[in-house]
Amino acid sequence: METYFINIIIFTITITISLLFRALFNLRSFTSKTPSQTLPPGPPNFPIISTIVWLSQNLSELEPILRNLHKKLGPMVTLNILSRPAIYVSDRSLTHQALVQSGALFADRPAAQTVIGKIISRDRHSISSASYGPTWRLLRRNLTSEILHPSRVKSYSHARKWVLQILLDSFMLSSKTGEPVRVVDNFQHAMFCLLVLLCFGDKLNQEQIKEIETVQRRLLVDSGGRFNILNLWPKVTSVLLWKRRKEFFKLVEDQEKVLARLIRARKNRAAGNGHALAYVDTLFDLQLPEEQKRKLTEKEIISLSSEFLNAGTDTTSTALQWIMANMVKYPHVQEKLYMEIKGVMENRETEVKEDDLQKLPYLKSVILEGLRRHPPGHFLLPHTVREDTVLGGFLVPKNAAINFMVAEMGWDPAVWEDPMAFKPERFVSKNKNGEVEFDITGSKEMKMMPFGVGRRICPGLGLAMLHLEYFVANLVWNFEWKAMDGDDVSLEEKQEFTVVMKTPLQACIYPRKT
Ligand code: HEM
Repeated sequence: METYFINIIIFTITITISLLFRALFNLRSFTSKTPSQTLPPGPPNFPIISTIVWLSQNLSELEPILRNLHKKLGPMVTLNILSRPAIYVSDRSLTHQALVQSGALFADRPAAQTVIGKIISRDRHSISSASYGPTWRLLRRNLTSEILHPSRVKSYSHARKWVLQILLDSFMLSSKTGEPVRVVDNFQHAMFCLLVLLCFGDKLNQEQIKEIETVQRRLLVDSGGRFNILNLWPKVTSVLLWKRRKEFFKLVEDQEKVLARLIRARKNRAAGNGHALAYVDTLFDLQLPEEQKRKLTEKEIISLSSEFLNAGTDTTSTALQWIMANMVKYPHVQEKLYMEIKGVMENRETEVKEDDLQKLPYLKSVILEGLRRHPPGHFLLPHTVREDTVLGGFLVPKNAAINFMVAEMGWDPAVWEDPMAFKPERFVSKNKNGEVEFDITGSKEMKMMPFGVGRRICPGLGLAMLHLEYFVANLVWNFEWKAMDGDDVSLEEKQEFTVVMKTPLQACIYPRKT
């Protein structure tokens, strides 16, 4: 029955789209207003129909459409999604102007407009969804100073060593079978273990970690997938698709149960009993400045923990998979990296240590090239402005959503020669200590922005770079990675929570030292 209703909805949408889609794209809006009073150009707005058209696209379908619109209409275009305009910017210097030079003006987030978004962000009590103001500042500063500070990150090096060993053991076992290994699940699990330990402390076992991973992953994947339709005409779909709606709420409830159990255990533990500080510990006593200094509720702590896990796991494991895929595809890059590592390892056998990483400039170049060529997110999270603003001669109205095309900027042929090729050598410029000199924060000049730029730049940048450098170095040091016979390693992309490999990497791996 439910499938029947979905088919009716999809059928109606398809008919509407097919009748109007071409017309939408061939038309342009004409106006007598000056540019600074008008929105950036875009396909004309037919209120309900435009929303249906855009909501029924996922981001990977939207990206080529936007690319075409930018070619025709210029670096800023407007789509009309739900009740507000959504502006997309493809130009690097306009992005720098907005997010760096006018950072405070463009630092706000739009309120979630979809049913799913509203529930998941739990009334905007997460760093990524909070408005730009005292609560956001408190939550973000808490994360960066208490957990992502280099000294705290260093105190968790035993956790990285433990996870690395699990990864190496499992690859060693697989290598003995001689069969190619599908690596994505191992990478996702490894990153998840690390983030769970930072979030809930290091006394969890594999079973507990797996339980959290299961609920988080289902909610993450299905919210952007099969539950997405609940965002269309919520009053109608909540009746017609009541079973799916119920399933969504059950999943939210399951997630709350699993995370609440861990949060309570952490809260009730005796103080000062030798546990390393975890992210949830830092949340219990925070006082919300905008709400009479009240403490966070359990649901809000769940929201923040869930954000921490989601933000740091798929992004990093996706980047890791893309980088290793390029190691397999381009054996000369892998060999050059191996030789660099060999140069600093002397007679040591197994682990490339965290202190070794700064002596490996080519490794850093490989990671930067991986993030440029395959940024895990091809867009930022949506930004907004609190007052009408002008950018590039066009109006950005108060509360409009504005987003920036991350991948396009890293592939700009005006900056990068042969931009679609994988060439770590691009990042050769080094400082007097022999370290790669490249400003990934884009504060002076923006050439790529896999972590965003400006006030909302990813606070996990340092941790993510450490994870990528540490794991890539150790995977290449311990194993030789080769393509399966006759496999060219396809770099085709697919949009999930991040932009992943459409055909997940399968590699033959051979221990370097037997
Ligand atoms: C390769 C790994 C990662 C990539 C590519 C990445 C990328 C991004 C991007 C593009 C944004 C949006 C910036 C904007 O909207 O302007 C973001 C935001 C965020 N990221 Fe990351 N991220 C990564 C890893 C991490 C890690 C490890 C953590 C935490 C442990 C993290 C936590 C966050 C948070 C909390 C935000 C919201 C910031 C705000 O709104 O103020 N990320 N990240």
